[in-house]
Amino acid sequence: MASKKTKLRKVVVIGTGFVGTSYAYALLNQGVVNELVLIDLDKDKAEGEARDLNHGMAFGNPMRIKAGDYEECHNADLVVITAGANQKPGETRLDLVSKNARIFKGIVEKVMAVDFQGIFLVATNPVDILTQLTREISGLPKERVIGSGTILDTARFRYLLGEYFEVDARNVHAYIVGEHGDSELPVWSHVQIGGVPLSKYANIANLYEDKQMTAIFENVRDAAYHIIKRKGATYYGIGLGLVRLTRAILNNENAIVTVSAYLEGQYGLDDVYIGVPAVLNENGVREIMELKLTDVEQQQLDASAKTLKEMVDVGRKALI
Ligand SMILES: NC(=O)C1=CN([C@@H]2O[C@H](COP(=O)(O)OP(=O)(O)OC[C@H]3O[C@@H](n4cnc5c(N)ncnc54)[C@H](O)[C@@H]3O)[C@@H](O)[C@H]2O)C=CC1
Ligand SMILES: CC(=O)C(=O)O
Repeated sequence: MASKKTKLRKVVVIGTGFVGTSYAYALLNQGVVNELVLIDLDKDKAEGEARDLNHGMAFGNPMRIKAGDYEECHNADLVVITAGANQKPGETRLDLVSKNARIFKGIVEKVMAVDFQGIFLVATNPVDILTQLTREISGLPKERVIGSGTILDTARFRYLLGEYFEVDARNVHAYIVGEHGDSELPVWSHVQIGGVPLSKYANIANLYEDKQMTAIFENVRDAAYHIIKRKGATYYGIGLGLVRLTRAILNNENAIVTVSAYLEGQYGLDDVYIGVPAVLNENGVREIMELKLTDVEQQQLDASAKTLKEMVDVGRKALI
């Protein structure tokens, strides 16, 4: 009997530190890909991580995991970049821009040198800036270069709202948009619990000025600082978030997720990668969802985009 050949679903992750290995571990648990290749500047670390993960294969989902080199990107569907410096206590994501921009130049050029035809997914911070630089260095179409953007912030927001209102986070529909960082904003006008607008559900006249809602948002915005102060880094949340994005892309899900995507006029913004809800499928970003923002939200998004544009220039200068 002729066997039906299944499509190879190959992911290469570059950077096998906390974030890269949390992503790899979550992939092994969720069975999303057939083949995972780990690349790191520290080849021994990548090799050690591959061996350790393979020893869980009997308990996970069948897949190939190995350490490798850049030629593995040639036939990869997705290259996920988690390489580079992370924040030390007190550092902002934007403080990492010049150092990580230079690291990215080397990485992206090596990936493109082997005729990469797939999609880039960037997680390294500052993620919006590095996603934009990845597009500029690679020359790939905008829809095939995606940043994890505010997927983690949105997940934190839904979790905290769910906890506060004692509702399953999966029934909380809410978005954090803008920079994955200090200038991000909650889209209060579109928060719904089970389809009911939050202002009605919670009987709150002005969500922007409500003390409890403001505290929830501040907890979201500052979550990374709180965690880094306590344990040095964050990685489980983003590891799972990256698997969510991998699934949306490789399964051609047309899923709506908040990612860092390239805007060309949407939200009145141009030439900037920023966190917005977008439809994701096997071609990358199919479409940007354009929410009708309130004046306050639009002003905050404009300010966030301005910050990002200034920092992209800093990143570009670091590459000269
Ligand atoms: N987008 C998001 O929501 C989140 C992003 N991050 C970011 O992810 C990045 C990685 O964080 P961690 O995994 O905690 O850092 P880490 O220090 O544990 O790992 C970084 C890895 O990158 C490798 N590396 C450095 N330069 C390289 C190069 N040129 N080529 C290949 N590998 C290279 C290092 O050897 C190391 O293994 C940081 O920028 C961090 O801020 C972290 C959490 C959430
Ligand atoms: C580190 C980081 O970007 C986060 O946990 O949000």
